[in-house]
Amino acid sequence: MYSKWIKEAAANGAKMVFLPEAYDYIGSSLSETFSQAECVEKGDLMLKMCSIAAENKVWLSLGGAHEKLEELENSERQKIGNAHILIDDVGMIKQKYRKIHLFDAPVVGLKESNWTLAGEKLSDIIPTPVGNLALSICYDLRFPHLSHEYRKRGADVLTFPSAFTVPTGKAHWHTLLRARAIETQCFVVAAAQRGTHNDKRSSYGHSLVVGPWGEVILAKVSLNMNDEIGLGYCELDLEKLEKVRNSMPVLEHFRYDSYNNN
Ligand SMILES: O=C(O)CNC(=O)[C@H](CS)NC(=O)CCC(=O)C(=O)O
Repeated sequence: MYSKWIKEAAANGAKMVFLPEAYDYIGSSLSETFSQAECVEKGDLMLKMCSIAAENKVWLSLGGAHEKLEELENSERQKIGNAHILIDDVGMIKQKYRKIHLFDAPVVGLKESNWTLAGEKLSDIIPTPVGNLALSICYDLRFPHLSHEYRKRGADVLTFPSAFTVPTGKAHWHTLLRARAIETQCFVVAAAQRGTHNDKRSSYGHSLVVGPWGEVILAKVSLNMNDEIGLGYCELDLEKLEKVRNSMPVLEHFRYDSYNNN
């Protein structure tokens, strides 16, 4: 299904295409979620995505794949990873980041740790045609320390591919994304699932790109839950980063020393 969109985006000049969390599927039961999971390095879907990237000479951010974990011991076999994969324009996997913060949230009755094993490591910062990129996933958005750490390590673009729930999205989505952009002075790219997936799950939508001054530079609104999926385009003007960072050098003002004093 994605090949049509990616082809169209590349034909229109896109250097990178960002897909949301759970870009592969959203299961309607745990057994469905487990049975469709694939190993990232050798799964059929991932191989297909790598060739789509190469054929169209475009980078892909696959915001979240349900990852079969073959290396797990028997006791943990029933868990999968939630992995954000970055593929370059010749079809090589450049980075795999496993979501470190799992969405265990009584407020919406979801407990991601029931089926997911949390990642252990942060993403590397990867140089790409749209800037130095750091990978995160969805609920990671709520942990500013992670974004701050990525900025410190040299990130220019933070990515939060998501499948946000409708109530938490309505209350927090735009504010959180804009806050992460403002405080890190990075671009924030957030491709979002939208609409009804099954009788238990719907997602808020509202894919967004935010600039380093906090301005929304692309919004794909989908308040109407029957909205069609689609592409949104924007350019990341990397010169803007330097301007914003020089005009208010917050990173230099950080008082790590005070935090460690008591
Ligand atoms: O389950 C899958 O197949 C894919 N994963 C997700 O949809 C995840 C875990 S349930 N969703 C979130 O993290 C939403 C966070 C959120 O909504 C918030 O922080 O408010």
